[in-house]
Parts: sequence; C-alpha cells; structure tokens
Amino acid sequence: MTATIIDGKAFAAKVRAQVAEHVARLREEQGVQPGLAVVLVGEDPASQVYVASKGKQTVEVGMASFEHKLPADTSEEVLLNLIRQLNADPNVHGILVQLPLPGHLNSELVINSIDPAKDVDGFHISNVGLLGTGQKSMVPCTPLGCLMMLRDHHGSLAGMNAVVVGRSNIVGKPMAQLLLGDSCTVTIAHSRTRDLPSVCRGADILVAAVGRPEMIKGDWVKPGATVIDVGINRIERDGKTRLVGDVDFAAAATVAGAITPVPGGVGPMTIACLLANTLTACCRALALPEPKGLTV
Ligand SMILES: NC(=O)C1=CN([C@@H]2O[C@H](COP(=O)(O)OP(=O)(O)OC[C@H]3O[C@@H](n4cnc5c(N)ncnc54)[C@H](OP(=O)(O)O)[C@@H]3O)[C@@H](O)[C@H]2O)C=CC1
Ligand SMILES: Nc1nc(=O)c2c([nH]1)NC[C@@H]1CN(c3ccc(C(=O)N[C@@H](CCC(=O)O)C(=O)O)cc3)C=[N+]21
Repeated sequence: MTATIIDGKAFAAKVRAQVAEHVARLREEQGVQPGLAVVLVGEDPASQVYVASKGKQTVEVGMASFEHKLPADTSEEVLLNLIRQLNADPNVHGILVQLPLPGHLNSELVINSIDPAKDVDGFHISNVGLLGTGQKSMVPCTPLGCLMMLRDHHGSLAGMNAVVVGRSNIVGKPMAQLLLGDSCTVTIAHSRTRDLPSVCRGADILVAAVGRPEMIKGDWVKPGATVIDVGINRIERDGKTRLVGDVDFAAAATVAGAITPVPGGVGPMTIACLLANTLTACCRALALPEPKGLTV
C-alpha cells in the first residue's frame, strides 16, 4: 500500500487565495486593511527565516505587515511596552510574539499581555480557556492547519481514534482539543507514556508533535491510518542539512492511508492559518461578517 500524500503546500496556497480575496473585498468595501505585527526577540537564524517568510506572505495577501526586531538582551519592560503599544494600535489586528523567547523573559507573562482579540497564535490564557470550553476563540495556527487537512481528507472525524504524541501548550494540547471538538476519541501521549508504539498502533489519526527526528517508525502506524507530521527537525545527512519530521516518512508511507510530508505539509498550513486568523481578528474587531471555512 502507498499512502496518499496530503499536499500542505498546495492546500495552504488555496487558503491564502481565499484570505486574499476577502482582504481585497474588505479594502474595497470597508476601506480597512488587516494588519499583522510580528515581534522577534534575538537573532535565532531559524526564527529569522520564519519571520521573513511570514512577512512576505502577509504582504502577498494584501495585509499590512509590521515587523519588530528587538535585540536578544531586551528587557521585559521594553517588550511589554511594545505589546501595549500594539494592543492600542487600530491598524494592528493580529500580534505574534515569536517563540521561544530568550531565557530571561517570562513567556507566560508576555503572551498574556497581548490583547486576546489580537492574539492570532491563540496562546493567551483566555483563548486557551475558550477553546477548552468550546467557545469562539482564536485557534492556534498549527493545530488549526492540521484540522483543516484532516477535515478535507475525511469529511467527518466523528468516532475516529486520534492519538496526539506531544503535550505542549502550542501544539499537542490544542490539537487534542480540536480533535475532541470534532468528536474523535482522543489519546494524548508524551515522554512518560508506556509502550508508545502500541498506543500509536491504535490510531486512525496519528499526530506527531514531538521534536525528535523520525522517531515514529513505520510499524507504529496502523494500516490505512492518517498521519499528520508536525515535526520540523534540521539534521545532517549525506553531508547536507535536511529538514525531516517526527515520523520516518519513507517507512510510514508504505503503511498509512494518508500522510503529510516535511517540508510541504503542516508548516505552510501554519502560516496560512496565521493569515486566516489575522483576517478573522480584523473582522471581529470591526463587527463585520467573518470569512467562512477559515476557522473552526
Ligand atoms: N510545522 C509547524 O508549523 C510547527 C512545527 N513545530 C515542530 O513540532 C515539534 C513539536 O513542537 P512543540 O510541541 O513546540 O515541542 P515541545 O518540545 O514543547 O514538546 C514536545 C512534546 O513531545 C514529547 N516527547 C518528547 N520526547 C518524547 C518521546 N521520546 N516519546 C514521547 N513523547 C515525547 C514531550 O513530552 P513531555 O511533555 O513528557 O516532555 C512534549 O510533550 C517540533 O519539531 C517543532 O519544531 C512546532 C510548532 C509549529
Ligand atoms: N509565536 C509563535 N508562533 C508560531 O507559530 C511559531 C513560533 N512562535 N515559533 C516557531 C514555530 C515553528 N513554526 C513554523 C512555521 C512554518 C514552518 C514552515 O513553513 N515550514 C516549511 C519549511 C521551511 C524551511 O524550509 O525551513 C515546511 O514545512 O514546508 C515551520 C515552522 C511556527 N512557530
């Protein structure tokens, strides 16, 4: 058996086209332009690449992009002041603070200082609570992108056994909430899980968000299952730097029914959902109708 490859890159392009169309209409009919502010503290090269790519795609869909690059030794006070300023700026509808932050900064405090209505990452404690209780919220971009691909592939997810490997606040936990919201039977696995291979083998939907290159082996995958690989790991192989996921793709693709590749899977969907969330935040801020199909 050879799995269907779920093309996240192509799907993301479609989502961005939908966003762009809605943005054009907003500008024409309402004279408003959605704006996204991205804050990067420090000079982590990978983060710089992501931030540049987000900025480029933001402009491509017709939104305003505001980039704030601060030195690694920025004080909490300076960062909180910037966030206060962005919270008050009517041209900014979405705010993203790139994680991880340098160690001397309290990420929880920083994230929770963002206006929840502008928290396009969905990491603010009030958005987390709203999502957990099934109320309208800002939904974290990576899990939202995964859910969109799963719904597109399966239609209804009701009754399916979903296993999420990883319990981080930014991927694993919100992913599990979304799958539960779609009536999956959800298991969350982590580093203390006993017999992870057999837990994974029970999954109709297997989401890997571990941060360990190719840890999930082919024989951990139930035949015909759908595998969503969130992992982004840079490794050296054959003298070259390569990007691989948390799943042994070559082996899993011979067993799974469908699988997302890395690169070209979840990553591009994450950025597309960030743009979708910014548009949603803008529409909510102005009490305008929200675009359909771009949030849960
Ligand atoms: N494509 C995208 O857009 C994005 C990709 N990512 C990628 O996704 C991956 C996960 O990110 P993130 O959630 O932030 O990572 P974290 O490091 O915050 O969390 C990793 C989770 O995996 C669990 N884990 C670690 N080792 C094992 C193991 N051997 N067996 C079982 N579980 C294990 C940890 O368990 P425990 O809690 O017990 O320590 C933890 O819950 C990374 O590769 C990251 O780069 C992240 C965000 C966006
Ligand atoms: N506040 C915050 N929000 C985030 O959403 C956030 C963050 N911090 N910190 C870092 C992680 C990681 N992340 C990725 C986004 C896109 C790709 C992506 O587009 N990847 C491409 C490949 C890119 C490449 O070649 O390096 C792909 O998978 O095809 C990857 C990773 C968002 N994150």
